[in-house]
Amino acid sequence: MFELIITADKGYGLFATQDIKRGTRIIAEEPMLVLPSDVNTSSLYTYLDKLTPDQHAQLSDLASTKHVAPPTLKQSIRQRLQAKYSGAALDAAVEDSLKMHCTFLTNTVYMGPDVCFGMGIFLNYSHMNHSCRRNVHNSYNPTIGKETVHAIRDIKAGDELLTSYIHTGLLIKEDRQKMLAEHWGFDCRCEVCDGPDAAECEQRRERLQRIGEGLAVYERHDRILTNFAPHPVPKDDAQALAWLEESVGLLKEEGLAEHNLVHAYRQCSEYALKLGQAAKAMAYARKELEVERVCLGDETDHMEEGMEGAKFWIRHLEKMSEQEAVKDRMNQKREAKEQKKNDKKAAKKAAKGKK
Ligand SMILES: C[S@@+](CC[C@H](N)C(=O)[O-])C[C@H]1O[C@@H](n2cnc3c(N)ncnc32)[C@H](O)[C@@H]1O
Repeated sequence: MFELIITADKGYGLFATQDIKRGTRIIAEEPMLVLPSDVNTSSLYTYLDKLTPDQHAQLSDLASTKHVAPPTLKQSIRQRLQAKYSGAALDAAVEDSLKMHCTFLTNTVYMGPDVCFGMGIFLNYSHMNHSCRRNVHNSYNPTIGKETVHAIRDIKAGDELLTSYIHTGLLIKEDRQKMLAEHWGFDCRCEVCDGPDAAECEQRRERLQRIGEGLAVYERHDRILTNFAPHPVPKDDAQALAWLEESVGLLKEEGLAEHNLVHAYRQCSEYALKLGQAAKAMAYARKELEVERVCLGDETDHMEEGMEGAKFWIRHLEKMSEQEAVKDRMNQKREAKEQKKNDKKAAKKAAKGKK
């Protein structure tokens, strides 16, 4: 469905070779290399020294942005290699080790929530460039042991497949640019940052950020925090739900029909439930499931084990509505019994009166 093409200004990138429908699984690949989540620049060499020649060759094909390496790295690599090499061989070994370090820092993908499955490098996915309005969603799927990439909207043949390197919620341009420059060494010129609608995009993302901040304060249930919050906070559950419904609209306008939208639908569902609107809660849960399937596909057993994911939430709502139905039936029975008793009493009274 895609090919690797050299671009004018971003190095290599992946481009669609055919029209790709929303929800299509474009990539499912195992990592070529996995390192533990606690590896840092000083312990990384112990892993890089153990690379097989094949892995070394594969890593050499990936982008290596010098910018991402800490300034002291070259010096520490040289000190480490001095015991083994000297002269020109030392210079070459230092350059190679530095390149491998930078390749790793440029291309690692965090696998699983809190990087619980480690940091992986992938033959295909690692060639994908960034956009602040991505057209694919990537995630590591422990049920199948693969990194998957799905189209989150229809993609035309010839379009570049673009992911987002930033997973930390919705950020305004300044914060996004700072992160991208610091970690990946480039100035983002995507349509959201630099396109003709950039100003409107920024307004939407600012509003989304405000909503997120307001809700975070609201959910702490702390009067002092609420009173001193720098921005408005919803006054009750109904307003919280209204704000979340607004954020669903904004996310769709921004083309962010991915994990942010999944999360927003879940929050809508939870608030609707709190407000006693069971049908609305279920409708939002079903929307969550639809977007989750687009982003992840159907193999989401791992999420159900952790009592998360839309399928778990739907089952939970169904159980609750079953319990409510049982409660309703019991209440109806009790009320009918009481009614009968009262009718009997009234009839007796009426009979006495007649006598
Ligand atoms: C994971 S690699 C992506 C693939 C890379 N272009 C290649 O040649 O294999 C990340 C690097 O690609 C480049 N890159 C990714 N997205 C970019 C963008 N939107 N604009 C400019 N450069 C980008 C940056 O150099 C970044 O450090």
